[in-house]
Amino acid sequence: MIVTTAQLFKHAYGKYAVGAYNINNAEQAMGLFKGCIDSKAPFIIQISKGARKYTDKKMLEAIIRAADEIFPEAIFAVHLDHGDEETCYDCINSGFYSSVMIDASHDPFEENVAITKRVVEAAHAKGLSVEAELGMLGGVEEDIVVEEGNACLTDPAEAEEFVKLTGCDSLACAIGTSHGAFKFKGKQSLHFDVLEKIKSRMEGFPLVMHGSSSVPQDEVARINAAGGTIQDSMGVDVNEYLPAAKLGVTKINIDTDGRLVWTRVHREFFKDNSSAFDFRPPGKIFIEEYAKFIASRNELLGSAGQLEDLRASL
Ligand SMILES: O=C(CO)COP(=O)(O)O
Ligand SMILES: O=C[C@H](O)COP(=O)(O)O
Ligand SMILES: [Zn+2]
Ligand SMILES: [Zn+2]
Repeated sequence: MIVTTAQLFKHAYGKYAVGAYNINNAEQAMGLFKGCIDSKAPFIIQISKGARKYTDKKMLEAIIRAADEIFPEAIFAVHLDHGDEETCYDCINSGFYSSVMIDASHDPFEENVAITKRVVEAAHAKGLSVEAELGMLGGVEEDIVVEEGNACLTDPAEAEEFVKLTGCDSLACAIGTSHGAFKFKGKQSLHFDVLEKIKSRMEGFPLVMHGSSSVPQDEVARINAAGGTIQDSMGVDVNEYLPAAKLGVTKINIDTDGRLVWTRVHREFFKDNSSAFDFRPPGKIFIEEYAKFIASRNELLGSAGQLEDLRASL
C-alpha cells in the first residue's frame, strides 16, 4: 500500500527512522519488499533522476506497482531523491509519487529558498510533501562531486529560518555524512551537537539524513578478494542510526551499501563460475542477500516490527 511520507513520519518521529532505499530495477525491488516484509517494517522507495533514466521511469513505476501487488502487506511511500525543479514538477503531476525532494542546497541560501518555495506550492496543491536540503554533504551525488573541504554542516538558526520561509515538510541536514563509498578515512561520529541544536529549534519537525551507508569493511574485503579494487574507507556507524532517530531524524537514506551487496554477489559468483553466462542464478542470490541486508538495516533503524502498529494507526 502506497502512503504519504507524512503518514510514515507521524508514526516514526522521535522513536525510529524509516529506511529510505534507492531502487533501479526489478531485482532490487524484490529484495527490498521481501526484506521489509521479513522484518515487518514500513519503508520509503527512493527514485533518483538516474534511476528514472536507467530503463524508463514508466518501467520503474510498473515494477513498483507490481511489487505492491506481489507483497500486499507492504506499507511504503514513493519519493523522488535529489530532484531538480523540472523533475519535481514531473513527479508531482505523475499521480504516482508520495513526495519529492528538491535539492537546491548547492545554490545560495536565497536561491534555495525561492526554488524550494515554488516546489512546495506546486506539491502541496496536489497533496504531496516536500523534502528540501540545507548545508552541503561531501561525496558524489548524481553528477555533483563535493570535495571533503567544501562540505559544510547545516547551521541550526538558518535551518529554522529556511523551514519558516519555504514551508517544506522535512529537511535534509548535513551533520557529517557524505554520499558514496568513500566517506571517511578513519572512524568518525555524526555531529550530534548540531542535530540537538536543530531539534531544539524545530521540535516535531522531521529531519532527514543522507549519505548514511556504513560501507561494511567485510563487504569491501570480499569484493576486493573477488577482483575488486574498492579503496579503503569507512562509513556511518550503524549504531548511531537509532540515537539520531531519537533526535528527530525520521528518514535515513541508504543506497551505496546495497550496491556493495550487488557487487559482492556478482563478483563472487562469476569468480566461482567463470564459464557462467545466465544472469538469473546470481540475480536470485542477490535478491536473497539484498533482502537480508534490508532486514538488518531495518533492525538498526528501529523500523523493524513497526508495520502492524503503523497499519492500525492509518
Ligand atoms: O543519501 C543517499 C541517497 O539520497 C544515499 O547515501 P549513501 O551513498 O551513503 O548510500
Ligand atoms: O545520492 C544519490 C543516490 O545514492 C542516488 O544515486 P544515483 O544518482 O547514482 O542513482
Ligand atoms: Zn544535495
Ligand atoms: Zn542523498
